[in-house]
Amino acid sequence: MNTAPRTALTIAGSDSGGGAGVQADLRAFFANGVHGLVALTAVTVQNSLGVQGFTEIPVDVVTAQIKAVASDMGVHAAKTGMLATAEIIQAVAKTLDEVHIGRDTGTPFVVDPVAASMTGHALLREEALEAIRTELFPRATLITPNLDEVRLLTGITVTDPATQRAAAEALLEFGSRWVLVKGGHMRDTDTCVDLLYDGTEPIELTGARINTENTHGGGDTMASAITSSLAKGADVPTAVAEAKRFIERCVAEAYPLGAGVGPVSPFWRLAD
Ligand SMILES: Nc1ncnc2c1ncn2[C@@H]1O[C@H](COP(=O)(O)OP(=O)(O)O)[C@@H](O)[C@H]1O
Ligand SMILES: Cc1ncc(COP(=O)(O)O)c(N)n1
Repeated sequence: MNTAPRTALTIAGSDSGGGAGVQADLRAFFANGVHGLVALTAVTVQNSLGVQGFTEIPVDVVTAQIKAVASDMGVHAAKTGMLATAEIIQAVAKTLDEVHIGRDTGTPFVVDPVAASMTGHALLREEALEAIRTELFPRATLITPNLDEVRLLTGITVTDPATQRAAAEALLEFGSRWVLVKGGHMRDTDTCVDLLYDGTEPIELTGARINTENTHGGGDTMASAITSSLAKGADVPTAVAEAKRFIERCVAEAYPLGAGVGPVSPFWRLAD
């Protein structure tokens, strides 16, 4: 008989364009050999040009999805993406405690604090960022903000290694075990440096900056690749290093689709 693979749970929104959200998460989980589980939080109406609107899933349906898969299939690691409202965030936090997922439980938990799409459309009601900070960060093994999210969360504008380091210090104060400050948005550099920090020695992950406009779903794909490695038992620095190599190739193989921004692509993994 075949044995069950490791599992990773995404708690996130749907992207009708298939490049970000749970669709990106499932692509990354699949490409990294883990079985993807889903607790859907919202349905966005979205294409390569942006987000036209979204409807959130009722809170009790969000939490019931988490309980259903955790009680039957087991979760080896989990991540959050778009969470839409403070109400959903509070309910997710309580449910994760009930099913023993989070930084002190042995089941790693990655929080990607998604606030807006790369096209600038809000994916989180305004008051909800505070709930991510207070309810989710203290439960997180790792948080993975991009530079826009860093600015919203800390007020720090990252422009160079010193401000990236200062941001990592400030974010760690919110209570996660590790912080990854992603450097994809520092566009005038020819490298992409992400900074990983747990309060001891900062770890710089450096990759080439690939010249493409098609980076839709990059953050979701990165966080899901990290979650996949954690689900397979890697420690945080190893998981982030593996994911960095993975996302670099996904950005290199990103394709145009629609009139706007195309998605990063994990398809190369299937051909290897
Ligand atoms: N042009 C690029 N070339 C190579 N790697 C990139 C590029 N843009 C982003 N990345 C990497 O993709 C990941 C997601 O990056 P980032 O753009 O910072 O966040 P988000 O997608 O959440 O806005 C990071 O690991 C970052 O270093
Ligand atoms: C449902 C959903 N979740 C997350 C993102 C962020 O992805 P990006 O920053 O690439 O727009 C998105 N656009 N849609």
